[in-house]
Order: sequence, then structure tokens, then C-alpha cells
Amino acid sequence: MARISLQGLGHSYLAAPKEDADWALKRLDLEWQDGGAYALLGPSGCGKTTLLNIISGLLRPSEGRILFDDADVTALPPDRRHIAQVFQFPVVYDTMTVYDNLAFPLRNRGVAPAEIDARVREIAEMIHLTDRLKKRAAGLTADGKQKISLGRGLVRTDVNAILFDEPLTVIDPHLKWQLRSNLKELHQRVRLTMIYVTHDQTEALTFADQVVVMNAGEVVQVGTPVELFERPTHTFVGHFIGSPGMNLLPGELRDGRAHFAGRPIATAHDAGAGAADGPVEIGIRPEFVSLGEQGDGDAIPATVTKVDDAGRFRIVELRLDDANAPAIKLLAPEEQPVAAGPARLRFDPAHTLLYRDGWLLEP
Ligand SMILES: Nc1ncnc2c1ncn2[C@@H]1O[C@H](COP(=O)(O)OP(=O)(O)OP(=O)(O)O)[C@@H](O)[C@H]1O
Repeated sequence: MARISLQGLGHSYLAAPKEDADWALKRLDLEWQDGGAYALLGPSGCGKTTLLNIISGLLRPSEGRILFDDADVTALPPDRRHIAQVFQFPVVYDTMTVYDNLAFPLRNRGVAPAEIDARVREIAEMIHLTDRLKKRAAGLTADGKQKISLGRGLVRTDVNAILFDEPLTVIDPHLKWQLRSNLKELHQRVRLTMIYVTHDQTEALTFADQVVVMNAGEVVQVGTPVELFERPTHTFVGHFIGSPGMNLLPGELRDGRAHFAGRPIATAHDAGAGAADGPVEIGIRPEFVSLGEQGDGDAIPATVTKVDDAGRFRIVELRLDDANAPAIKLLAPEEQPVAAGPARLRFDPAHTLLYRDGWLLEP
């Protein structure tokens, strides 16, 4: 096992990259702690697979270094990095039994038969395949096969990390949840470094202790699920995480105070302090916007234009008088009646954040 450090990493698939857009990965410094459960989350094309393939050695980066602990492995081929990779589609030998599939990586490395047997049984128990060990892999369903792929990664005792590249893509929706909690439990038992690539925020937030959010070849934030929710350091994270995502509203800093819809508003941590006056974006999650009483002079006048039922709560959409202002969303509890028409908005100051050029303004 090892701590994995990426230093000044950059990658372009072009021979002579000229502009920013030519880089699949822009300059990136990142450290993955030994034994951590990480998710790498971002939209399609943001560079997740490129980064994973650089860690496993399938791809040599155009720039920068990869260290496992203090050893520079940038030039090492995949088989000398001891990384297990689980892909979108299960990689199993259909004609072999489940047992032989799991034993394969160990036999390949000349491990003694008694040790192989003990290890295969231990892993089979962890992934709930003990009663299938004698069956041919061909007879298993997609999730059973994906469990074998996972088991083949776990069975080796020499791996530095296991990388999962969208491993639940081919799994039936109702089994996804089961396999995901299985993975989380496995991580707690084996404490191997696991990096789980996905574009699905639910998968990322339920699996990982730390989530690395990427956009357009850049890491925009590394944080716990709670940090990403409560304090997105970039508007991309605010918008991408959450359902619906963060409201991002045009505002202004005047004499160091945030203004919205022509009135001063309170923000978290005196967010505007030290920043130059001028336009800002006000970020507030729908969870922290509420409806004030009619006649509440401090609240912002608006009009409810849409109410959608979303199970335990309602998604309420409002508009300000200013036709150019974007719609604002809030979550109302199921039991709270919400009528279309005039309303008043309240923002929770502790969760009202300010952004400039996409980045959070910090005091
Ligand atoms: N072999 C390749 N040759 C040229 N360009 C590539 C190659 N592989 C990826 N790219 C480009 O690099 C960028 C990053 O792609 P990458 O596959 O790493 O993203 P991703 O986040 O994994 O996306 P997805 O979730 O769709 O797999 C994209 O613009 C993609 O088109």
C-alpha cells in the first residue's frame, strides 16, 4: 500500500498542444492518502479516465511526476505498479469457475496453493460469492460478474490501490445500491486505497470519504461530502452537486457589503470583507432558502411560478420582479402549503456565499 502523489501533472493527447483546450488534464497537484476511500467525480469528458490511466500506468503523462510514497513511478509500466483496476464492463474468464477466476491473479504470481485457497475463500466470503465458487462464471448475472472483477482486485495482497472506473454502469438499478454499500463495507475491512470514478454524485457521495471534483481537466475541489455541500469552493461544485444544485444569483459588493435585488443581505463569515467592490455571484442552496411571512419587510419580494412534488419535499421555483434575474429554487417540506403568486424569500445568512470569477470569496 502507498500514498500516491501527483505532482505538476498535465496531459494532452495532441503532439503539440497550443491552447488550454488542448489539454485533457491541466496542471494538477494531488495527494491520495494511503487507505483512503476517494471518489473522482465530474461530467463526461472532464479527464477522469485519463487521470486513472496515468495512475495505473496505462498512459504516460505529457508533464509531471507520479510518486508511490517517495518512489517516482512515472516511467514504470502497469505491471510493476501493483494497481488493480476494475472497469465498466466485467473482465472475467467465462469458461472458468468463480474459484479459478479469483485464484487466477495469485496463480499468475506463483503464490503457494494453500495460501491461494485461503485467500480466495476469504475474498469470496467478503463479496458474497462463497456458494458460487464451483459455478462457471458464464452462468452469473452482470452484477455477479462484476463482483468477480472486484474480487480479482482484492485477492492480491501486493496492490497499492484499487481503481474503479464507473464499475456500476452495467448493473441493474436495484442492485446498484447493494453493490455500492458492499464496496463501502469492503473498504472498511481491507483499508486499501480505493479511487472510484463516476459522474454520478450519489455514487460518489455515498462511497467516498473524500471526493475529488473535476471539471474541464482541472480539479476544482477536494473535500468531504459535507464540505462540498456546505461550502463549495467553486460555482461548478455548487451547481453540479445537489439536486437541484445551488442557486447562483447576480449580486454586487458595495462598501464591502453584499447586495441582492437592490437591498443589502447578510452572508456567511463576512464573506465580502477584503474583496474589491463590484459584481459577485451569490450562491445559496435551495435547502437554505425559505418562504417568509407576507409583510416581512426584511424578506425579498418574489413570485412563486412553479411547484414540483419531489417526494418528502417540494421544489418551489420563484421569480423576482426583475425579468432578467434567474429563477430561484427552494425546498419546502411536504406539509407546507405553497400557493402560486406573490411570496417573500429568506436566505439563511450562514449559508449565503459569495463568488467571483467562479471562486468562493473567503474573508
Ligand atoms: N485516446 C484519446 N485520444 C484523444 N483524445 C482523447 C482520448 N481519450 C480521451 N480523450 C479526450 O480527453 C478528454 C478527457 O477524456 P476522459 O475520457 O479522460 O474523460 P472522462 O471524464 O473519463 O469522460 P467519460 O466519463 O465520458 O469517460 C476528452 O476531451 C476526450 O475527448
